[in-house]
Amino acid sequence: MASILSIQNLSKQYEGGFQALKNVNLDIEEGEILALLGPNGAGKTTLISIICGLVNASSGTATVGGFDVVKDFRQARSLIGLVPQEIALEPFQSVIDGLRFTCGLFGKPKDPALLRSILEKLSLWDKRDAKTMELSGGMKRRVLIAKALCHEPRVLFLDEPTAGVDVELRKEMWEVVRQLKDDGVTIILTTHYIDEAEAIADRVGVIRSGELLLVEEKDLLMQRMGKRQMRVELMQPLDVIPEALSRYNLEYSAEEQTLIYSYEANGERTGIASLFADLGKAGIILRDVQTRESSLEDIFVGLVEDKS
Ligand SMILES: Nc1ncnc2c1ncn2[C@@H]1O[C@H](COP(=O)(O)OP(=O)(O)OP(=O)(O)O)[C@@H](O)[C@H]1O
Repeated sequence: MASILSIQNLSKQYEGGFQALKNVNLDIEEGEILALLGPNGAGKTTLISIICGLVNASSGTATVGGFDVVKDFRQARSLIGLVPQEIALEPFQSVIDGLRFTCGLFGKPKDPALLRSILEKLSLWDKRDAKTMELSGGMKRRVLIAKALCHEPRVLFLDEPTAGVDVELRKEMWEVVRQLKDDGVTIILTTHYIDEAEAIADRVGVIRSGELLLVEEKDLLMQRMGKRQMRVELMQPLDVIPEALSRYNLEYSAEEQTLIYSYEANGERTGIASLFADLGKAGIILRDVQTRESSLEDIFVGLVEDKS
């Protein structure tokens, strides 16, 4: 599939010298959902803001649909919808008037059939004449999405779409996102919630201190999540791991006098029985054994924690 969004060597240094993005490279395919995971201050909003033309990059390029976000700003921007995290709506304005106003901002003719189809998709058609202040929190968030869709963007950015909302509303938002994907919209969402990325993303990107640490298919990450660890504490310290145990790719923690064996939790064979047999043959005596499951959360926390 073709890239709809291409980011090359993108860096951002804010005035005052703070380096918010460091040489980010990312290609996003048309029709995919990418979740950008990262702790506060990682650079997610900076990245989105550069692509949307709200912040200037210090170096590097970004193109949307082949249009450079700086040189071809208008064309690039016309392909992008942005749903901000904060709900900023005119309280006395009706839903439909809000949408008409947004169309005007993009210089789009008011197309009643289009507005109707957007509102129907977001289950807001019945509320078209309601003032925004009369809507529930979930409806307001859907109005923000409707406004972002008025100019029929091909790429939609959702900045923390479910920050601070209850479980039911989060699921409702996820359903909306899935429907948009079915309509062919490419979606990039930022989130702090790993379960959100698990629930809806095709790919997950992890960003920390301005660096994109990994971008991977969610299913592959889930396989990694399925890893388990067995920690075998030994009676005696070990100088070297015996050659006979090399096929288990064991790690050894001298501090804890512990051998660490990682294996696929869902694999057909865990290899534990043969490992025990081979440990016995090698004359290694065990003091204690523990198993633990590593989760996507572990992987994420391990990646983003500042090791400095
Ligand atoms: N205009 C600015 N001037 C200076 N520094 C800024 C500016 N905007 C953001 N930053 C800094 O850049 C870093 C990245 O901020 P950014 O908002 O992109 O992070 P984020 O990943 O979106 O965080 P959050 O999850 O909290 O929204 C932060 O340390 C922030 O303080």
